[in-house]
Amino acid sequence: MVVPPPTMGPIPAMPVDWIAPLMTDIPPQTPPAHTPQSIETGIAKAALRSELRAARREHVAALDDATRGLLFMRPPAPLAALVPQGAIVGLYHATAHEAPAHSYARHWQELGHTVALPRLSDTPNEDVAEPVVEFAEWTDMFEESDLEPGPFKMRQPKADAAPAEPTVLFIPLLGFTAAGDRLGQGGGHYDRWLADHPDTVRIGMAWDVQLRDELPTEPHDQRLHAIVTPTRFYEV
Ligand SMILES: Nc1nc2c(c(=O)[nH]1)N(C=O)[C@@H](CNc1ccc(C(=O)N[C@@H](CCC(=O)O)C(=O)O)cc1)CN2
Ligand SMILES: Nc1ncnc2c1ncn2[C@@H]1O[C@H](COP(=O)(O)OP(=O)(O)OP(=O)(O)O)[C@@H](O)[C@H]1O
Repeated sequence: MVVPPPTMGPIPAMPVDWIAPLMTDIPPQTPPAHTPQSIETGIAKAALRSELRAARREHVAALDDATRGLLFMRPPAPLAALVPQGAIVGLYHATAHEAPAHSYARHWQELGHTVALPRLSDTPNEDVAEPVVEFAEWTDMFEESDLEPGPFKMRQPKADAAPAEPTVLFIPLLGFTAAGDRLGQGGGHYDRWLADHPDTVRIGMAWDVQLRDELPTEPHDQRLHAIVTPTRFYEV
């Protein structure tokens, strides 16, 4: 006996009047201000960070002390041109393998600029459990009496140092491209600060070995206007 295939009747109409009231209960979606990191990009950035940290460490270890002391002594002329009179210059208190920033700090101070360093507060950001970065004045570049130990084994301005918002910011890098893309420590500290201060002139300081043809980037990544190395000045 041949069983006829079941016939399908017309698809019943959606009970619109039943579903519509539910739909109106859903609040309108606003796009997130910051897109979460994709797993692939996060893994790629983490791998690059360890590769670049090793490259930086080996490069610095291969320099003799006398040479190291002579590098990053004075900004090259095209870089100095990016720092207008009256600029508040943000620098960093370099760790052993970062591009040294001490001579630049003295230089800008001698020219009459206010010099500021990052200071990490314990106040968590409203949506991320990370310390917030602010900048505060650094005046004693010789004795460092106005600095104290902060998170990540970094020295930072004491709590009573006056806040100072850089108009020109020098940023330590793990990696950079000639197009101004940068890779930092991964805390998002600079990315967040720069997103809130879009008019700041951003200058990366790095060793030549930190140059890459390309770096993974995300929409939140803040690009640099220029990068200075011991042998090159890249203006984007
Ligand atoms: N000198 C300096 N100051 C700085 C930074 C920096 O990169 N360098 N920052 C940049 O955002 C901010 C501090 N944020 C940081 C976030 C993460 C790590 C970090 O993961 N450090 C590694 C050691 C890295 C290394 O060996 O180079 C660690 O503690 O394991 C450091 C600083 C502000 N001040
Ligand atoms: N504007 C922002 N608001 C909230 N979170 C952010 C913002 N910018 C970056 N982040 C977060 O910070 C974390 C680190 O970002 P990323 O990996 O790009 O750091 P990075 O390139 O090493 O830069 P940084 O020097 O700023 O740490 C990521 O989880 C990222 O989602």
